[in-house]
Amino acid sequence: MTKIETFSLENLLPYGGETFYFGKILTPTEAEHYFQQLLHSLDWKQDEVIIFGKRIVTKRKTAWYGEKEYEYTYSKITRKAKLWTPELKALKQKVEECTGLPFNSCLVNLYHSGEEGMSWHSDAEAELGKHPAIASLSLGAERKFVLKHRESKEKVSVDLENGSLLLMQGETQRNWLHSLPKTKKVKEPRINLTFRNIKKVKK
Ligand SMILES: O=C(O)CCC(=O)C(=O)O
Ligand SMILES: [Fe+2]
Repeated sequence: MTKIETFSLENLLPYGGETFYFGKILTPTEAEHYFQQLLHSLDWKQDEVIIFGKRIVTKRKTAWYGEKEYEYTYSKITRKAKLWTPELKALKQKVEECTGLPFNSCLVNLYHSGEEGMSWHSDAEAELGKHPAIASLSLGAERKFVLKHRESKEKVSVDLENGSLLLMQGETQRNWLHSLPKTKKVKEPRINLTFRNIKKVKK
């Protein structure tokens, strides 16, 4: 692992939240190593979501891990976390070092190409508490990430590079939506790890 020097972090959002782009926190070699390891070792599942009453199986795959077998609900599906793998634990530690924040779970996304993305949403699940901090580590293809203010509709976008870290915190989830737009330009896969801190454990 490389030692991180100093970051000059500027809030990407003009108001209503705090989102910081740390840039690359992994070398290309480390990023490639973790990409391959995660691709082959995680328990990937295709999500089933209900859209307008229809059951749809997403192309994007996800995996859900944590320090306990947390239950997590998003897009109306509930899943039980698997326990950290050694690679996920190492990446979690790296992300905690960079952000100075604790994380106990991670939703991992696998986008096979630019044809897969994620539509507008916020990560404001009750389990995450009132002002959730979400740290997003990107591996593989560079993709554009866009935030949109709920009221003003102002947009802010950032290119998430291979091995880079983005942190959303404070009021971001309350006031802004985010998305990963689909693009025909990107042919390569990408893995994204969103580290979260579950506060309330559902009974
Ligand atoms: O892939 C990304 O960069 C975004 C993922 C995301 O927003 C999520 O998992 O909630
Ligand atoms: Fe999200």
